[in-house]
Amino acid sequence: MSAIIVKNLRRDYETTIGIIKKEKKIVNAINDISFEVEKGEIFGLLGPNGAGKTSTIKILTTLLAPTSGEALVLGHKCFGEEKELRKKINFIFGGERSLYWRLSAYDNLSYFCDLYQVPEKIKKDRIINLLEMVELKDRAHYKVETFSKGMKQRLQIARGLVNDPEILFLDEPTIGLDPIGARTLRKIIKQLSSQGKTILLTTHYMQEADELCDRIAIIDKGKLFALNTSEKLKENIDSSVIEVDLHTLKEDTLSKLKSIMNVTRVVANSYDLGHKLVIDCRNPREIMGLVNQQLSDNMVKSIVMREATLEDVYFKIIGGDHCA
Ligand SMILES: Nc1ncnc2c1ncn2[C@@H]1O[C@H](COP(=O)(O)OP(=O)(O)OP(=O)(O)O)[C@@H](O)[C@H]1O
Repeated sequence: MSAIIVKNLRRDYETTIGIIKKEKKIVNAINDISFEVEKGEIFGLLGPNGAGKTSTIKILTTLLAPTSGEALVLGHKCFGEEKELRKKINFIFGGERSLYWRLSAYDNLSYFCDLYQVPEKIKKDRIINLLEMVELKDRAHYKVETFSKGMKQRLQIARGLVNDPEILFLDEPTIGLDPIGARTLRKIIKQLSSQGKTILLTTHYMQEADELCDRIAIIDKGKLFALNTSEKLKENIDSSVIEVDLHTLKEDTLSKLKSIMNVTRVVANSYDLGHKLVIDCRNPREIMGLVNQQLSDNMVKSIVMREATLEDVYFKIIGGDHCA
């Protein structure tokens, strides 16, 4: 049985707008989403702000009731069987909430172990092992308020593991971390996965999703638009990219490029020192000659061909060309 089963899930929020004349408004955060996550998988939820990722995680971690549909985690209903489920899962929301800054790293973990009723005889070893895993053993008895953001994020991960959960939910785990801090955290996430833990995470960093996730779901406005491995998602958009850096860009160049057969999209961005064109296309080698021809009136700095990245897939899907 899959670790997570989501069927036709829907969540509406009721809010009021207006100051004097209050008006009720229904916000549809999740709109008929279905997917499954296998045991041991790292599963990524990608989507723009407001897509419904956090609401989905909140339902799966029993913090929010669905409006309709089904959400089963480890065979338990997320709404109705919360008590059994909570022992087997844990979650970490990005940022630095849920740690006690005046307590040491060790005392924080000890407190959370007590909340989860971790038996005394295994508690100490578990805390030491977790601190070692998140590279904070030498800081065990320092107060959290003296920690850097990266150290706090790593301690959050340890906090999320005190009950040895089968599934860990991570909402933007590397938000605000420097590249080295983020890399350390990704290493820890991979290590957890190799120990057999199932991980569902959200991220706005495409490279991170590409590196970490076995499968990726792309959602927008509460709907699921694509679900596959990163490789398949890239393959499915059946597109390569020609990137052009230019000193100058003539007005009619874009329409000329768009008229080339097998060019599916051209996006231009201007910078202080020039312009950049991203040309989505099929068979880039065959059309390179024509592209060069249409660019001949411009001052080209460089032109390169590359395969589509996950970011290209994301832009293609979220940018309007929805394709499942
Ligand atoms: N408590 C709430 N009351 C009303 N609307 C809400 C509430 N929580 C979320 N929403 C709305 O539901 C939609 C989905 O929000 P959600 O936080 O799930 O998105 P998200 O994908 O996690 O976004 P982000 O990447 O910004 O965290 C948004 O339109 C949001 O404004």
